[in-house]
Amino acid sequence: MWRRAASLSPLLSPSKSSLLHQGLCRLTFWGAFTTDIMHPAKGGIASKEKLPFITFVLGGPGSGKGTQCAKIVETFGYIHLSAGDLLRKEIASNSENGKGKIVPSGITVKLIQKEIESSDNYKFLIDGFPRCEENRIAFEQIIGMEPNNVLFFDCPEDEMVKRVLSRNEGRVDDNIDTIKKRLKVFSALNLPVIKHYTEKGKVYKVNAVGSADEVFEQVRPIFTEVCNRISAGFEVCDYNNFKRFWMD
Ligand SMILES: Nc1ncnc2c1ncn2[C@@H]1O[C@H](COP(=O)(O)OP(=O)(O)OP(=O)(O)O)[C@@H](O)[C@H]1O
Ligand SMILES: O=c1ccn([C@@H]2O[C@H](COP(=O)(O)O)[C@@H](O)[C@H]2O)c(=O)[nH]1
Ligand SMILES: [Mg+2]
Repeated sequence: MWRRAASLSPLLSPSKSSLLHQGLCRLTFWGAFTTDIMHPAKGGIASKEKLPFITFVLGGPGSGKGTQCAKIVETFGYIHLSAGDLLRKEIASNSENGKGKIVPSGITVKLIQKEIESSDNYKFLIDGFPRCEENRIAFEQIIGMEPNNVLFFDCPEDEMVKRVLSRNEGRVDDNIDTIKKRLKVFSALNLPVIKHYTEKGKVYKVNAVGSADEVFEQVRPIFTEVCNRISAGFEVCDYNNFKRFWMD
């Protein structure tokens, strides 16, 4: 189980003026965070620290995010957190979080945070979130970090409509009127999030046309490389207001 510890923000330089500077910071902090530390809850017994590694999985409705996430989980051992599934579960359980029509960013982020903190894994796919800039900013403020990278499934609208309408999972939003609205919301609100992370050099864009297996053959080399970089210690979180996690 991951536990959040103290914020290290005062120790960290917010300046990201150059790639070199970022690279040096990353290596410096990776070095610092992979050493054994004293775990206060264990009476000072040394504990190995690890960092959460977060990938946002974005794309329009029906572009195949959930389908590809299942394959990534199977092949690369990630944890899949679908924001839509978490919200649907919350509504079904009739808890306080699922009652409102509009889901405020803070609630979605808290649901995601709860899953991250109670997991014994550290590699997470966050599917279908952030939906808008406000979601993105809320995530970065509450969790205290940016995603390590973003996977974007680029799919033509007619293909997305076809897939959603033939999906047979009993989703009440899988109808032509709702899909049209979801496509509009995607273009207006979600594309700016993808643009933001593209400008930061964090987006892997994948052509979502083709069979699920064909699409995964584009995804596989991306995750092979990323997982190799994680193992080698070259991939770590952004440290803006970063909070540390450790394993019990
Ligand atoms: N590459 C593909 N080719 C054809 N059909 C696909 C492909 N990928 C997924 N599908 C099918 O399309 C439908 C939508 O896929 P999926 O649920 O993975 O999309 P999604 O991006 O998660 O959608 P949403 O945003 O609505 O949750 C499913 O019925 C799935 O089996
Ligand atoms: O971060 C989120 C994610 C989803 N929603 C709402 O849930 C539905 C379904 O989401 P899927 O990703 O397609 O499963 C979506 O249309 C939103 O209404 C949300 O509010 N915030
Ligand atoms: Mg989905």
